[in-house]
Amino acid sequence: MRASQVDFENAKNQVKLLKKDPGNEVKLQLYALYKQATEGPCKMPKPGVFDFVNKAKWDAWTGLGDLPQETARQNYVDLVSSLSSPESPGQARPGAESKQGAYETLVVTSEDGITKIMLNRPAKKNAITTKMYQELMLALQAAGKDDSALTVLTGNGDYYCSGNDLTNFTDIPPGGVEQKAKDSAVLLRDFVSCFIDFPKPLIAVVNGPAVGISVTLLGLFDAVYASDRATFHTPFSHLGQSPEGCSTYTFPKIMGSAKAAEVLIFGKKLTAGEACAQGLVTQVFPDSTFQKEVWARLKAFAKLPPNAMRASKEVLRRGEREQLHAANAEECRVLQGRWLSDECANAVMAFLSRRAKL
Ligand SMILES: CCCC/C=C/CC(=O)SCCNC(=O)CCNC(=O)[C@H](O)C(C)(C)COP(=O)(O)OP(=O)(O)OC[C@H]1O[C@@H](n2cnc3c(N)ncnc32)[C@H](O)[C@@H]1OP(=O)(O)O
Repeated sequence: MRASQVDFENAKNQVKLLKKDPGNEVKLQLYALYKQATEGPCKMPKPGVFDFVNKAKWDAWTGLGDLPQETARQNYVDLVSSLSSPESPGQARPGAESKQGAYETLVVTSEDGITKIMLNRPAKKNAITTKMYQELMLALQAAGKDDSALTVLTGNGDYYCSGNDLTNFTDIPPGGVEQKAKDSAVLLRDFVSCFIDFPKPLIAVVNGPAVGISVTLLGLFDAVYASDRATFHTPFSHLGQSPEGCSTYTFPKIMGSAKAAEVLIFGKKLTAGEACAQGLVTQVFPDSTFQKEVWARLKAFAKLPPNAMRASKEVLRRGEREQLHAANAEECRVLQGRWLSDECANAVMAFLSRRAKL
């Protein structure tokens, strides 16, 4: 799954042959990844506020931060591959089957026995919108049933994921904020259940910093491989919120209750090395060789008998599934209340009005 210069050149040519306009958001991503792959991080001065087109391009490119050029090249190739429609197989990268089309916020590909689900909002650090929660549930349901041996979750751009998209809180339904909190608790419970019940090995390829729910969920994965650029941050108290993703069950089990409290209550940000020492991360790799080493390892895992891997996962998970669902339900119940608190409203407003960052 490592794109060569030839793959990159082919992808560049495929873009010109696309039969369907992929839309402005995707075109901006293609532009940004291409520039990052060929020139590295954006050093251009920020265009004026009324120079809409160049400002949008600049935003997309700078949104990739310090993403290594090799990773940008890989992501460009994956994105082009995902845009190739089934009617025009000549456009697809040999061997890479795209599950695209249905997804706006993800790039899903299957190759070498591995289904890769990539969060695809790099300009927003892959923050998870309501749409993305829904698409992730659909993608996981499909991956659980497809013929791949492993499923991988990763992020496009310089972040793995910046957690819940805080603008989700601004979309208030006619039933008001109480209804919003209730709907969000139902969505969260269903979303986390998909990870609890996922039937085959699920691996996180943590390509950069991870925040909030993208960290807590890691306790439900079977392996977590991280770049040494990754950090792990759960600033729930800072946001007037409380932990989710079954972390109230998995984190004390993984790292002990004292370390879990430091992370989940006091929002201590862990480096990749610390997260590995505490058992949340399986192995850390230097960012320069991260993609190459991890994908070589995953391809080897994917050759193992798939039914044996599913059976091993099931027997490991069976003993604690009930406790995980109970933890999920309780976390959602508490969070529903937190979302209605002044502490939470003030923290979200501060972020949205740019007064606060993590
Ligand atoms: C319904 C289920 C609910 C489940 C609940 C889950 C709880 C959580 O996940 S809590 C964690 C929530 N996440 C955060 O608090 C992170 C907020 N973001 C930040 O603090 C920073 O953006 C960053 C540290 C992640 C990155 O900082 P950096 O300076 O490098 O980049 P920015 O210029 O801030 O970001 C670029 C772009 O992306 C937007 N963005 C980033 N993260 C989020 C987010 N979580 N929600 C909404 N938008 C986000 C940021 O606003 C920028 O947008 P513009 O370019 O339009 O300004």
